[in-house]
Amino acid sequence: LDSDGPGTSSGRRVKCRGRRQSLKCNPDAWKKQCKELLSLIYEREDSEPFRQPADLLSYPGYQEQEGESSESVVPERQQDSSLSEDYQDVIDTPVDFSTVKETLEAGNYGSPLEFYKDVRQIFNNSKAYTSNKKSRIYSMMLRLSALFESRIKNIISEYKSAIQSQKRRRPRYR
Ligand SMILES: CCCCNC(=O)N1CCN(C(=O)c2ccco2)CC1
Repeated sequence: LDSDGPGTSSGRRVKCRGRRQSLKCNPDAWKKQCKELLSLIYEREDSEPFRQPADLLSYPGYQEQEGESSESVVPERQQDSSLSEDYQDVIDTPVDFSTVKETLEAGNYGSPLEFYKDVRQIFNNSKAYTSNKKSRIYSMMLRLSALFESRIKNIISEYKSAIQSQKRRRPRYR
């Protein structure tokens, strides 16, 4: 797992003279940026299956018709009653966007990297659970993941630059 996350700064030094509030210097800017990204994710219909903890038992009777309407998303495993595994057996670390939202709003992420790790877990769980790469929910996850990755990489690289420019340049006497 690349704990560094995407967009590791390529050693480019950002001058952070004067006001810390300026765009590139504020090491806390990522919080608001991640909240905005989360709102964007919630606006997308593709996020619907991932906004609440996956609990296939409470959605009995979902049948995936050909080209079913976008409102009723369907976990295709559920239709195959022969599958004894259920979601908890397959997924060790269940996480959904409501949990991520709570953690972010409670101020319990120390950095955008921690936020990134949880959101990526949502997508990895979907990859691990799907039994069919053409499933509706899996394709929703792929689109959402592409959107997320395109936006999170700048948040993380700006955060890393801001941290770099906070480091004192004074030599340390060992
Ligand atoms: C309206 C549903 C709200 C709860 N979510 C839920 O039950 N899910 C979402 C997570 N799942 C998958 O990622 C998946 C991959 C292939 C098939 O499903 C399983 C089903």
